[in-house]
Amino acid sequence: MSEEFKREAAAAALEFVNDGMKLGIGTGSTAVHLVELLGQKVAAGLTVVGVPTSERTARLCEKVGVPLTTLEETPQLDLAIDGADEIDPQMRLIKGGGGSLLREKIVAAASKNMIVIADQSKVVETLGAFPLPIEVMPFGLGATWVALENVCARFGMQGGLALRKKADGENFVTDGQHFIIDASFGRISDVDGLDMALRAIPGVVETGLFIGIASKAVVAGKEGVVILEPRA
Ligand SMILES: O=C[C@H](O)[C@H](O)[C@H](O)COP(=O)(O)O
Repeated sequence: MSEEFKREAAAAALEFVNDGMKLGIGTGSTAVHLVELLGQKVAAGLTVVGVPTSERTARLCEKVGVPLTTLEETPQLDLAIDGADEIDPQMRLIKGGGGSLLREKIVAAASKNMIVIADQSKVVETLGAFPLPIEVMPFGLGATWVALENVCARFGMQGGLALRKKADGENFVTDGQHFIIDASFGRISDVDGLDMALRAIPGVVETGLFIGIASKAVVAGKEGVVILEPRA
C-alpha cells in the first residue's frame, strides 16, 4: 500500500514540472517512482534536465532516459523533488535515511523550490522518532563522536548514537566518502537549536535536518493526495 501512495505522491508532484525545467532529482524509494514516471514523460516528449542527488539516482535516470546535468554546468535549478523520512507542520524535514543527505541538501539549496513527496506515514507533529542522520568526516571520528554525544545529550537525546553499517557489517560510506552517525532522539524539541549546535562541530559535514528549504509537500494516503504548505 505504501508503495502505491509513494507512486501517487510522485505522480502528483510531476504536475508541477513544466517543459524546459532544470530539476533536482531526489533519492530513496519514493524518488524511484518519481524517476520512473519522469522517464515516461520524457519518452512522451517532455524536455527537462536533472541533477541527481546520488549515484543510485544517476544510474536510474540513465536507465529510464532522464537527461542529466551537473551543478557545475547548471548551478541554478528550478525545482527539486525529493522524499523525506519525517515532515513536521513547519515543513522541517528529517532526511538521509538512504544516506544521501549532503547531496540532497546541496541540490535543494541550488533550487528555487523544493517539493517533498511522501506517503502519509512521514507526516509527524514533532521530528525525532526517526533517527537523525548526521554525515561526518572519517578523520577524527572518535573526537566527533564525543562532541556529538555531548551536544545530543544537551538536546534531550533518548536513544544514543549509532555508526551506520552496511548489511555486511562494514561502515556505510556516502557518495562523498563520509560516514553517517544516526542519533535516536525520540523527540526533538528544539530543532533549529540542535541543527545549529551540530553544525558547529568541526567533524560534522551536514545534518539530515532540512529547515526552511521545502516549500510544499505532496502527500498521499488513504484519503488521496494532499498538498501541504509550511504552517507559520
Ligand atoms: O538519503 C535518503 C533520502 O533523504 C530519502 O529521500 C529519504 O530517506 C526518504 O526515503 P524513502 O522515500 O525511501 O522513504
